[in-house]
Amino acid sequence: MTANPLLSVQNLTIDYVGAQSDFRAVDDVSFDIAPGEVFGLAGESGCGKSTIAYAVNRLHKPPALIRQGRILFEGQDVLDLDDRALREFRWHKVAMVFQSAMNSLNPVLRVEAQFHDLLKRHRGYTKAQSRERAAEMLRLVDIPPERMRDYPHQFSGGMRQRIVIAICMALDPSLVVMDEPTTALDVVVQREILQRIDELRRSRGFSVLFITHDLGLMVQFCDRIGIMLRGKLVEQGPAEQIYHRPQHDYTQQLWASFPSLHGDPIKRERASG
Ligand SMILES: Nc1ncnc2c1ncn2[C@@H]1O[C@H](COP(=O)(O)OP(=O)(O)OP(=O)(O)O)[C@@H](O)[C@H]1O
Repeated sequence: MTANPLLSVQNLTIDYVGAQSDFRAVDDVSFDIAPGEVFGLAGESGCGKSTIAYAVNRLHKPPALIRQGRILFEGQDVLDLDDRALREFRWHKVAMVFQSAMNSLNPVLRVEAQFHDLLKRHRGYTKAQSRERAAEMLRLVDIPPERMRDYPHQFSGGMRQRIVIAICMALDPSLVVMDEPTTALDVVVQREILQRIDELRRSRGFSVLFITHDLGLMVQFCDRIGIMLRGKLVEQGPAEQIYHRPQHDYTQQLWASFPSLHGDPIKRERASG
């Protein structure tokens, strides 16, 4: 396990409780994420990746029930936080970007108002302070700051997703949970966005829990990868090792079913950055 991890998920077990029987979606899963590290969860649809992502942010709701385990963030169990501490934890400590995040922008509010909502609530910012912070964050994701006066429908899907990422970064979280953050976008835009996130990660030092179906992106973007199969984490290790020397039969099958990868652009740039 990692020395002084930012996040330590320990023996996490989550059931979806049904009238007749329970379904075990996450079965005794443990992994750590170090400060600044990108950890990826891979595995077939339905293996429990999103259930873990929601639980880490304590966004799981009935019928999901945590049967056992701990989710330690900076040593404190997220499952023990009271409402006030939870409000502080979300956004400040952990931010979440979903596949459909670009649709989570409020269609009737200008982008600047969406920044202000968050910054006023969490930091007590005035409109002028929020505008300044919004400009800084939009620049980071290559959106001209003057466009903060626009409404969400005036942007492309890729730009809206970048705006959501900028809003998520506005409070400087130490962990960003990304569940299929670019799946709805075309391949070129996906790559651009991940490249940007990777640059931001290096400059701002946050960690990422990254979930995707796309094993190519997974290998290129992650430092370490965990492979899930029917709720269990069957293998975890450095991305290179999981890709080149998988130990578990299922991991070998996953790669075998995936077209061979050419090059390693995100990692290459990271190494030279
Ligand atoms: N609200 C729910 N009630 C009952 N079962 C659920 C519920 N949500 C998810 N499940 C089941 O829990 C299992 C894990 O789902 P989860 O969404 O975590 O998987 P996943 O690996 O993220 O899949 P995908 O890659 O398709 O998003 C699945 O079998 C799913 O059908």
